[in-house]
Amino acid sequence: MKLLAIRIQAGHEIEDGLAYYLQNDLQAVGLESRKRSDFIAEGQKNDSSLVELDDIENLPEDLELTAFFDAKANKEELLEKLNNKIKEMQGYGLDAGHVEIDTRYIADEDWNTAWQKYYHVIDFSRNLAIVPEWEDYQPAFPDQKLIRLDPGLAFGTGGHTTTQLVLLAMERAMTKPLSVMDVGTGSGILAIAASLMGAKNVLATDISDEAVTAAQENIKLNGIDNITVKKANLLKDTDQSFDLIIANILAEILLDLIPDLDDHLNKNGQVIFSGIDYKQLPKIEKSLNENGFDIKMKMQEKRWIGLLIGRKDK
Ligand SMILES: C[S@@+](CC[C@H](N)C(=O)[O-])C[C@H]1O[C@@H](n2cnc3c(N)ncnc32)[C@H](O)[C@@H]1O
Repeated sequence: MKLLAIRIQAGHEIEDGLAYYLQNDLQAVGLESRKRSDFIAEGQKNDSSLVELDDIENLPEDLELTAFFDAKANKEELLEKLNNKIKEMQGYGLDAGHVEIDTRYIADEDWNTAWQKYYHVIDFSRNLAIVPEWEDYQPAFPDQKLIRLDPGLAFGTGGHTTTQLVLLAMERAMTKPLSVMDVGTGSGILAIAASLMGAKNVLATDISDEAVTAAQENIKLNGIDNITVKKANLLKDTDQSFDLIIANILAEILLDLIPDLDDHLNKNGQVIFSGIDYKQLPKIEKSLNENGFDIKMKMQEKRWIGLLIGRKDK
């Protein structure tokens, strides 16, 4: 199989949003990112290594993001959507820098193994590690829980900041066995984490067929039997209620979810949101407030916000 590689050179401020869009909306099968600042940081770590930036081959001006697609994908349509997305992000006030996009077709000989080099064990916390299916890993503590993952085409390798903010909040929220709903499960990573953290049962949903299949396969890989996976749109296709609802989706989509939260939360129920760009936080705060919720804990890493939410105290 051949692959279509689309290379975008731009300003680093649009990296997170663009990477998310390429993977999540345009269904890129892989992404490669190189940033000038990474090389500078590397050079500063060890002054004696005397990294000369000019010696590094093809060092990007700022950000260079390459997305890989099936060669049968419609190139013109992808480029149009990509350009529109960049304009939209500029509209939010992000500095996209000088944007250049080029494309090429490449052979896929080593793709299966080549892209694996970007996924390694994430030794996330004392209690949790995320381990690619093909890697061997010996935990430092025998009771550290391992999430085995084949990320496939769905979002959720564990490497993205937004996923990690949810995992942090889950460690805080899941102090007893809870019923959990994972909205927008992607690879199933958070549903699997919930089960390993002692959830009573988990409903994992996603609007995308690829995600539903990937989640089912990853759940099987982990030998877990208390997770149900369903194709569904937010909370609209379920009449159950839960002790904990988690959702790592962009802010615009979370805004649609908030009015349905109360009907699907048990007494003392909690909610974890991630995927919120810090510039979108005021809108989310306002909507939560209008719907009877308070933010109990707020986390930020880079531009991403994660929230632990509960009903307002009476
Ligand atoms: C950022 S990914 C999160 C994946 C995973 N939960 C994680 O945290 O790594 C967002 C997921 O939400 C799904 N999604 C988007 N809109 C949705 C909707 N209206 N209802 C359900 N899922 C949706 C996408 O298909 C995607 O898999």
